[in-house]
This record gives sequence, structure tokens and C-alpha cells, in this order.
Amino acid sequence: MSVLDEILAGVAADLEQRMARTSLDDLKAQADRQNPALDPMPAFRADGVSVIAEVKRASPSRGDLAPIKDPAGLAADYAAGGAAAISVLTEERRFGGTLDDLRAVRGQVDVPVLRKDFITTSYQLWEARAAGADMALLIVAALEQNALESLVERARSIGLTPLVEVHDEEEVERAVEAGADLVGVNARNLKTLEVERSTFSRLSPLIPDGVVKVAESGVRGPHDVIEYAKAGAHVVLVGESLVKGDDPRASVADLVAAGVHPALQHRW
Ligand SMILES: O=C(O)c1ccccc1NCC(=O)[C@H](O)[C@H](O)COP(=O)(O)O
Repeated sequence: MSVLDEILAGVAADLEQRMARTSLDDLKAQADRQNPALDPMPAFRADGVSVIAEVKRASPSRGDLAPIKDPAGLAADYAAGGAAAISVLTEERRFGGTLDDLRAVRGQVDVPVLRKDFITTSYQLWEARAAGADMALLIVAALEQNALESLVERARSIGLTPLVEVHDEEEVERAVEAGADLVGVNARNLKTLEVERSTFSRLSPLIPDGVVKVAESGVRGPHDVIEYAKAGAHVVLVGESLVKGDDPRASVADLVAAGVHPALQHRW
């Protein structure tokens, strides 16, 4: 079984339990009580490289990263440093996240919040909106094309901006076919879990003009922001280096400052 299949099996088992506890109608009622979702796209399309800063406790590739006792406080630091959005990993078994983390972050920051999880059902999209998310991750490798297309449509219909994640050429084609206007190239190979930053520069030219390109994984510091941006990234998504650093606010500010480097003025 691949790592992705193992993660998906655990996610499906946990989802079954939540579905037994909370009906879809209840989730929809909770979603109705939320403020309207925030649109991240204007900030992502603005000058400079936007930073999505991630709340990430652990990962399959690295094990425990940081205990993060106060996810809302961490998110507030990220936002104060200039993050355009906050990503919250809500997968429990391998990443140590929860939907409660997302609720706490939502209550603390005014920037858009991404539910980063392994979403295969519209129920999970409703959970995301009910917890206050503005965006939801859809991983092409985890979805048949029909399911991908219907989840992109469903996400939008409930106000969520879908971030459609790809790892190779075929997945780029599928994301475009599904009508994605926010595409994340994840440099982490799902088979080996190794980060290969060159994946972004290889796939970036295949993503049509007008689509916002997100470089996911492997940003160690400002230098990687500049390199991803030179290869066409409008947004970078950063987890490990931020949660392991001493000063998340300053670290995000350094990444944001790198994204307005004079060498990057050609981007849109
Ligand atoms: O991080 C992992 O080990 C991982 C393994 C399998 C699927 C997804 C995984 N990570 C999720 C992410 O996409 C990253 O958290 C995100 O891109 C940030 O990456 P990084 O800055 O390298 O922590």
C-alpha cells in the first residue's frame, strides 16, 4: 500500500466516525452561521509572492515537528508577519491536526484559512466551511477525475476556494480539465516522500496563464522563495521551516520580503 493509500484509509475510518456523530444537515446549519468565506485570490494575484503559512505538528516524512499547543497564537504570529493565508493540517493520525485547530485559527485571524487534509467527499468540504475555512485542498492523486470535478464545483458552491494539488504532468492536465484556477505543485514525491524542488520548475510552464501557481513544500528560507518565484510561483506554502524556527513572525516576514525581490518584477 502506498503512503497516500495508507493516509486515505485512516482518513476514511476517522471520517466514518465523525459522520456517525454529526449529520450533514447539522454541518450545513453550522456553515450557515459562519461569516461568508474570504476570497484569497486578490491577495494571491497582487504583486510580490504571497506566503501561506502552515500549522503542522508532524508529518509522515519527518515524524514530530513541533507540539504547537496554541495553534491560534501561532497563526496570529504568521498573520502579523504578513502571511496572506494560513494552512491548517486537520489530518489527525499522521499530521497530528484537528478541526478544532482550524476553528481556533479561524477565531484568531482575519486572513483566509485553508483546510489542508485528504478530502474525498463533499461532507469534508462542509466540515471545512462549518469550521470557518475559506479554502480546501483537493489532491488530484487522491481522486478520480469525476470526483475531482464535482468536488471543485461543490467547494465553490459553498464558498470555498479549492486549491488543487498536483505532482506530475498528467495531474496538471487533470487539474486544468477540472477548471482549477489555483493550482499547487507539491514538490514532495508521494511515493518516496523526498522533496524535489525542481518539480515546480518542470510543471510550472504547463499551467495556463491566469491560473495562480502555488509552490508547496521544501521552502527552507528566503532563497527558496526567490527560486520558486523565478520559476513562476505566485504563492509559496510553507510548513516545516516555520514551525521549527524560533520566531515564526520574523520568519514569515523574511519570506514575504524575499517575494518582493527586484528580480521578480515580471511575474504577472
Ligand atoms: O509532509 C509530509 O511528509 C507529507 C507526506 C505525505 C503527504 C503530504 C505531506 N505533507 C503535506 C504538505 O503538502 C506540506 O505540509 C506542505 O506542502 C508544507 O511543506 P513543508 O514546508 O515542506 O513542511
